[in-house]
Amino acid sequence: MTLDKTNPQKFSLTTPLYYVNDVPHIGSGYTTMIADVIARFERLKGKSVLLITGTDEHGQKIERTAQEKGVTPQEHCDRIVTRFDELWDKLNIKYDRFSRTTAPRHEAIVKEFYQRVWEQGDIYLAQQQGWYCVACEEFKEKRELLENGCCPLHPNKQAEWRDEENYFFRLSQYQEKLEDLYQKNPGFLEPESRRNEILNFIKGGLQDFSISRINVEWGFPIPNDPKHTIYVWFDALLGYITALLEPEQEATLDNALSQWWPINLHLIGKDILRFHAVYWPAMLMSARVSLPQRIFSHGFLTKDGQKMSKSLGNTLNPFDLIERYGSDAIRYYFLKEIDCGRDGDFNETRFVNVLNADLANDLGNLLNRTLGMIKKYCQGEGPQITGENLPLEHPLKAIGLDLSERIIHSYETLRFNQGCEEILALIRASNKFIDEQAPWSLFKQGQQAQVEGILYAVLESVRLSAYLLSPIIPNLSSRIYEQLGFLVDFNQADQVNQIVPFKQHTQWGILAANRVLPNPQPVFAKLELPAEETS
Ligand SMILES: Nc1ncnc2c1ncn2[C@@H]1O[C@H](COP(=O)(O)OP(=O)(O)OP(=O)(O)O)[C@@H](O)[C@H]1O
Ligand SMILES: [Zn+2]
Repeated sequence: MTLDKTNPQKFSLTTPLYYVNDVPHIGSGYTTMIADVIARFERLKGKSVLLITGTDEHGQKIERTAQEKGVTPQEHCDRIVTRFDELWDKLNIKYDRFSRTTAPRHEAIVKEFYQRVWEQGDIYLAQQQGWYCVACEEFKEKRELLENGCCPLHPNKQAEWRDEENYFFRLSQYQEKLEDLYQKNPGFLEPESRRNEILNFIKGGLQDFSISRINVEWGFPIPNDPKHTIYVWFDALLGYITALLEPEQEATLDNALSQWWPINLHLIGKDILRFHAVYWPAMLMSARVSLPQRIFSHGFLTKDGQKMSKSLGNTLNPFDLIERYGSDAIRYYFLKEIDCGRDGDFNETRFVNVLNADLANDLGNLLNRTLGMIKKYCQGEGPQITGENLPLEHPLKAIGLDLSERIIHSYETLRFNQGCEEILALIRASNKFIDEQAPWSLFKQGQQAQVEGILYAVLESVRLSAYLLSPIIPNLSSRIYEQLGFLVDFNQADQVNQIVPFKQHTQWGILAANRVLPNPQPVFAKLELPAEETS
């Protein structure tokens, strides 16, 4: 099975639809930050982008949580959803669609989809027996559980025995088709370790899975048997399709699939890998819907080696962090310090050190210092030189000339940490260059042309770095560009490509001679740990 081609001018991507059993934490923020960075990068390239996020609101876990709080499930969901929205705003995330699975139009899509799968003969009624982790909303094999009867992701939540009539989806019918999908499309699921894991899982034999619940009221009724509600995952995955509808469009599958499908990228954490990499493609095949282009599963943010999760309560409050350090700092840390396919820990001292070293000192100070020297040595005007005047073997030009190509590749392969390191290499080389060349001495010796050449090369390297980092640190990049005499806000994603075009601004050496530069202002203030952390 080969995948359908997508429109090269468009890019659609999704975060998971987060479960609203509790307020968002830094883990939910992590996936959404990555998605936002990719969306911004694709926009910078000039594509039309649709970034979908949202919430998954049905199921037993929500029903119980609402009960515990003494509110209706809908009231509970509405409360939590505002917290997600607030967090996305504070993290400077610019999404296009927020898909809620309790929306009436979603119900229409789920019913139509269910009907297609039913007509395909892929749904039947049978008895379901097994261990159920409510926190995962998933049946588990006995051998998957810990000794205390809990699932490894939720070591404080007992799996519960279930013996009930459910509707099943014939996943077993799709074994060969899924194997074929993975064999023919190595890029369908990344990173490779996850692909191998899933391929082994498929080869091990696929069992039909139940897609209805009999004792859960908080869900959509099964169209042909309303005693049952649709299993939360069957419903939640379809939220990606509902999100594609234009606000005024009638909620039909054809309408939803007409403009943005197939999705270019589903970004998920590895906890929900099977649902996306096995169940989802099989469901789509059954309903005769083409498949998404690519799934990328990132690692976990951990605390003491355990996945941070809402159910475990070992999370970090992102609101506090943003309040203290600002969104650029948080975004930079998580993208630069964590290899996106692997697990990563958060440590606040390390966080502050990294930010101060990279953004305050290496980048911010370099710009400030260079602008100060330009004021002093070039009569306040930009250097009267351009990139073309410098030889190819110039140490900064040599790095800068093909830097963008490498950075584009790292964004496209989600190796953000590698991309940041490469950009930092240019910034560090610039610091070294200025120290070694000592323009202050050359100025005293009357070597004006040389002084201007040095300052130009450094300024241009800072500019290119800021441009390439703009999807990650849009506020800081905007301030840097302002200091270089450009009027651009990298947060106005749809306009950026017109004001500072990608093709031009990803080259080294485009800064014009004689630019009028504003007075130097610090662009990134040093961060400090709160008092109790330093003592
Ligand atoms: N510790 C984490 N590290 C990285 N991503 C996470 C983490 N926790 C949640 N996520 C993101 O959220 C998705 C799961 O969403 P969900 O709403 O179920 O959050 P959760 O905290 O894992 O919930 P719960 O603890 O109730 O299982 C993951 O696939 C991932 O995208
Ligand atoms: Zn679990």
